[in-house]
Amino acid sequence: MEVVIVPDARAGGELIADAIAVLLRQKPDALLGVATGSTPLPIYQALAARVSDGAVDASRARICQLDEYVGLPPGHPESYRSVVLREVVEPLGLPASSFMGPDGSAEDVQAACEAYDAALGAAGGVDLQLLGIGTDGHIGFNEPCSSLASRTRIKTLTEQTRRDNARFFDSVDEVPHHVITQGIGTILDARHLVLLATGEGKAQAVADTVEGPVASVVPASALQLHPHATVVVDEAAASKLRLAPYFRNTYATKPEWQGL
Ligand SMILES: N[C@@H]1[C@@H](O)[C@H](O)[C@@H](COP(=O)(O)O)O[C@@H]1O
Repeated sequence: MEVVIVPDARAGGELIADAIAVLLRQKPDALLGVATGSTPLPIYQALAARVSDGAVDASRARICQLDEYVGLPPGHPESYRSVVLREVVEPLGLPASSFMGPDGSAEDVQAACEAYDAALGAAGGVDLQLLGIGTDGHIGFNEPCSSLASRTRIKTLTEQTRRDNARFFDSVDEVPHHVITQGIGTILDARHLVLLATGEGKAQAVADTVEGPVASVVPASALQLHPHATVVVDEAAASKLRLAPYFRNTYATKPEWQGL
């Protein structure tokens, strides 16, 4: 696992957008897994800026969703499908056909989950999966004690996550209890995992993820099992990392050609 400490969220967004630009040059039709929440927005803004000024050609990129609420009416503005279309697909100028996600309004949720895992496989697998992290260490919506081998499935949100996400709804009562999420095993299938965490509220979850044991009680710690995982953190989110001086030195002396 590589840990990169950046000054602030904007710098994290620029760094990761650069890595996506490199990927798209090597593989123009790369499948990019995207996360929701506030944290990755600087990545999407930086990438869209590169596309609009002609530095990056994302016209053949494909986008896939990490997770979804269950039971929101189709087209609900806070369904993750709507969020990804609004924050990623449209700003990049991509057609809706370039986008795939699980069907959170399906009557047979289990079948929708299996269909999504199959669709990811048929698409050739995810090339680069962006991740945020919940305050309880969740990735996607894999709450604490999710199986590290899990595939896409339905999960129940913790009250902490429902409260954290209530800011996107009129009240916490409107936050669904159930979600579909790529499983931790599904996420680990991606070729490159890039987790961005910013702000002091994520510092403990980041320390547990990077320096704690691999344990399902901290789902993001599963990144330690992946051969190419990058954790990008701002100073505040890095504030509880015991090995921060080592991470800083490693990145400062890294040959530029290695990229992320
Ligand atoms: N399912 C999403 C996660 O993918 C995201 O990482 C998390 C943190 O969101 P934020 O970046 O807004 O703190 O929120 C939700 O729970």
